Amino acid sequence: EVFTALVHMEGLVSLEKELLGGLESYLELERQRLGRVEQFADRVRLALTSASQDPSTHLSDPVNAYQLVNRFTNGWATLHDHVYEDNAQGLMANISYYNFRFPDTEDFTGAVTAILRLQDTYRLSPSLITSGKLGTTTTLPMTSEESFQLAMDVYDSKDYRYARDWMKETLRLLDEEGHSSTVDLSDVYDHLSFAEYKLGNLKRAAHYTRLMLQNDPTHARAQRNVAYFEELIRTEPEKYINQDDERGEEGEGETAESRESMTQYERYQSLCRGPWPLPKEYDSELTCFYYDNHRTPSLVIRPVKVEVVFHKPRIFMLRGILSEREMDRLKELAGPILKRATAKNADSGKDEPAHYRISKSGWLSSKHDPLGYVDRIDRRIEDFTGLTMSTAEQLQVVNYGIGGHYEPHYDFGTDEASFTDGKDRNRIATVLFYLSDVELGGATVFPIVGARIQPFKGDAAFWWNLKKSGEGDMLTRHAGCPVLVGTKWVCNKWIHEGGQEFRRRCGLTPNEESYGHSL
Ligand SMILES: O=C(O)CCC(=O)C(=O)O
Ligand SMILES: [Fe+2]
Repeated sequence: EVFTALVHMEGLVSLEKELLGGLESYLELERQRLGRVEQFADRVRLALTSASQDPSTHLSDPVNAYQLVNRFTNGWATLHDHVYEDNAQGLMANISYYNFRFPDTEDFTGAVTAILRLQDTYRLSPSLITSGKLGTTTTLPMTSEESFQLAMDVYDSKDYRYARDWMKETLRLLDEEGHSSTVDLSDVYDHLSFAEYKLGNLKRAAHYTRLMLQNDPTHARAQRNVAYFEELIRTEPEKYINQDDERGEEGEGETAESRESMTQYERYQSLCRGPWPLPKEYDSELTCFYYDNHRTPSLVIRPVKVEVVFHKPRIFMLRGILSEREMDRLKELAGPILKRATAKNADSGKDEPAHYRISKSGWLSSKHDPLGYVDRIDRRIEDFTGLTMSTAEQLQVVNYGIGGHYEPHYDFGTDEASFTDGKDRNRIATVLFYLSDVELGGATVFPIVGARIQPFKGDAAFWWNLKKSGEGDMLTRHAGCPVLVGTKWVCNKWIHEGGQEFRRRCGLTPNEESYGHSL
């Protein structure tokens, strides 16, 4: 599939350019073909204007007589050749040749799910989405067909609330476009009515079915349905009339109090939309400094610009830690090895694509990189953290897909077996490099504590995953918010406990905080 990494969708643009080239030549050949047929028709029309007035005078001229005979033997009799001239075969052969590179239904459903995720997380109206005015790039507004195809995919997945939103948006677009569309109005009313029925809004279901009947009075099922809905409304109103029927559809706005009652997932989404206000005194404790980690030679020459952006857990931003050239190199090296993240299905035990993580990633070792960029970055991490990289994981480069996200998680292993045995043990700290800016969305958020980091190309975030006791710091739960507009590239370096014994002293009590003020 391609939808899980935008960089893998770039190939589709050149593919489509190729296909359009084929389509243009087909159209040109067809225009020429029709031109020839049209020319013949013009000629016949002209001749007939004079001939049909007075055929006998017309035919008294031998040239006219010759032309008439000629039109039959060389015109009508051979018209077949022009009408059936086959330009389609070449076109279709070209398309089938490239067919294997086409996105498939999984991609389509992935793209639809992405749109819904963005709509949900960022509280976007369908009309804003179809307007194509989310970002600053030029985008064609969505057509009623595109909106309907999205609505149908949602409808087929039985998500009736969103199906309703998108059927209604399709109606709005049909009305706005005001010209013919391949979308059948009755079809939209039909699905909209069923969605309302499933949502328990019988009055609305009946309303849309009546509109369907206005459009198509002989539709037998619609007639029966109207009668059925009316019967239910009359006989069992308390059971069938949802309060929604009486109320508006819009959800309530977000208030400070409503944050309290939010589910964890809602808190995460709310944080993705914007930072939570922090207490005033908080700001004064945020600091920034140049850091050379006890006069580490490379850092004396070029100290790291550090900002403390959060206290508990302490989150450090290392500004401008990677150069443009290094970031280009990381993306270039990772491009060919990017693979979709998978997770074990608890029931089947099989690896399956993980829906909670829409991205592709690849691991870079210095073996991939004869030019030494990977080694140099490793050494820099070792310099500013003072931690050994000998037990760290390789650099993991990640490219997000359409609406790509990574739901709240811990970087450290929470189950006993996964990280706590073996000599490398658990992930003591994370360095998260941002290899791109993101135009809208795509923040890294810490939903338990309300911290939010907007990606800036070249920066890295650093935090300790473990407390001094080696216990996981439960406040470090974090997530990558859905990318609304832009491309998001990040790169993880996970540093392990093994080998740090003389570099970082562990704590003596279970609840000692994480490691320190400077990194
Ligand atoms: O992309 C992000 O902002 C977070 C990524 C992350 O947490 C991870 O890859 O473990
Ligand atoms: Fe993470």
